[in-house]
Amino acid sequence: MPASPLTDAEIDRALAELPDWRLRDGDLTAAFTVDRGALPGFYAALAAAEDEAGHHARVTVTYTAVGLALNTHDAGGAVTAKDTALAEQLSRIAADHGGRADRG
Ligand SMILES: C[C@H](O)[C@H](O)[C@H]1CNC2=NC(N)=NC(=O)C2=N1
Repeated sequence: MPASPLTDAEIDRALAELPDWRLRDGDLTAAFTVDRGALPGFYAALAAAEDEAGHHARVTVTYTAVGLALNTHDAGGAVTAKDTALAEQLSRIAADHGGRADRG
């Protein structure tokens, strides 16, 4: 069964528990700075968590800056509980790899 879109209030409540994440252009997004040497391990752990969840972030890497964006295709690109659950995991993984969140 497809995940249903979260309401604005549900997204606000989720974001209160996800300090690294913002709602940007309809996606849940976060940005981390990670040492170059930590990038491969960070990406491997991130990809493993995504595969386990069956849910995947759009990942952009520019030198030491890693951008993550999440939405749910099955819900027409809306943010769902699958995104907030994965976001929480990805923040933990980033912290485990020395990632510093850009909360700007
Ligand atoms: C069949 C497979 O589980 C789906 O295509 C998954 C894969 N990863 C996904 N990732 C994201 N971000 N949204 C999805 O709806 C999604 N669907």
